[in-house]
Amino acid sequence: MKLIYYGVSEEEEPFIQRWSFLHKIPVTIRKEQISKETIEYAKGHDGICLYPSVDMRENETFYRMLSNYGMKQLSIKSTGIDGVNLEWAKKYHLQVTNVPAYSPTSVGHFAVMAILMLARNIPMRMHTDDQLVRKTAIGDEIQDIKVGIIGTGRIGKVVAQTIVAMGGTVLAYSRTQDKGLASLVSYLSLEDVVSQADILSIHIPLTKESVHLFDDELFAKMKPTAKILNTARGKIIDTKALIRWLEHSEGGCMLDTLEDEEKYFQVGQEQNPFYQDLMAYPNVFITPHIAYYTQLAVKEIAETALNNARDILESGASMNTISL
Ligand SMILES: NC(=O)c1ccc[n+]([C@@H]2O[C@H](COP(=O)([O-])OP(=O)(O)OC[C@H]3O[C@@H](n4cnc5c(N)ncnc54)[C@H](O)[C@@H]3O)[C@@H](O)[C@H]2O)c1
Ligand SMILES: O=C(O)[C@H](O)[C@H](O)COP(=O)(O)O
Repeated sequence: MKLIYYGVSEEEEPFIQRWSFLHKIPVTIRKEQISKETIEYAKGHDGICLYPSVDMRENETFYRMLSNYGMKQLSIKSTGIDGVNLEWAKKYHLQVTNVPAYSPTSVGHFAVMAILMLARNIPMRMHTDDQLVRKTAIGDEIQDIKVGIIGTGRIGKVVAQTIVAMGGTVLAYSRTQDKGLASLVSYLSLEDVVSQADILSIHIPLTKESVHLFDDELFAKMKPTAKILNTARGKIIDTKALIRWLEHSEGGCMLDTLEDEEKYFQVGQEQNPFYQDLMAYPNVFITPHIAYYTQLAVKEIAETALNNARDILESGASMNTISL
């Protein structure tokens, strides 16, 4: 068996090499994302691990070519699977796997950090005028605000539990409610959470139903002083609606994921028109999809993605297979 792993960063490489050594399975490491130019490197391999590139999101050809190369699976090295076309994967008999729970605390604790920054009005643009900072940065303590959590799955649950442990009040909206959380948080309708929360934190996957869930109508329900945090997927927020809301509210936002960010992963988000538009506002803080980025998470992602590929090639199944 021989695997290929696309889009490998410097930090991931040692974990992949160690896995390859321990399991005695050769893994070709490619720094490039899979693209029209790099897909040919997959020839001669039995299995593949990757993060879906924009090319791959939009072209059925990729799925057909990988199938022609003899691939039986697509191991996606992330939790979100919004970049994969499951119908095309099924058509070309490619089993898709993801890494569902590499470390919910990596994103969960990042979100808690961001919620605290938003609560304390940490200036989004640093400047040296102490007096001005004092005037604008007076904040609230966590026990005095309501945090609204959208999606209480693995990550949202960590956020909810931590905020409650710190003395905060959590309002939650989630398709699947967590029984263990029911005594700690108030489950409400989406509209009630959005209209009552001082800070909203999004933790749902990007699906057909959640594209632009936060639109003009939902923003209009938010408190004019509310803040919104998105560590899930950029497209869950209609960025143009967010900007319209920022224009007339006193609110703010922290975004770890941007609309269309995939198109600019290689060249930098400075090229992303949504980034450019958002940066005109002083109360916007953007981080480059790093909520997950810890040593533990990077190790878990690499090892699980490789295990998923190996399991399918060895036994025809993986515990992390996504069904259509
Ligand atoms: N920024 C990052 O670095 C990073 C890292 C990992 C994951 N993520 C994103 O976070 C998302 C959540 O991850 P998770 O592990 O908590 O997922 P999860 O599947 O464990 O939880 C998702 C929760 O959202 C609920 N849900 C799904 N669709 C919904 C909808 N339309 N309305 C209301 N509730 C809905 C589900 O019932 C579930 O409770 C991932 O899909 C991924 O996109 C981001
Ligand atoms: O490989 C990566 O870059 C990460 O797995 C990825 O960015 C995290 O993806 P997520 O878990 O947010 O779906």
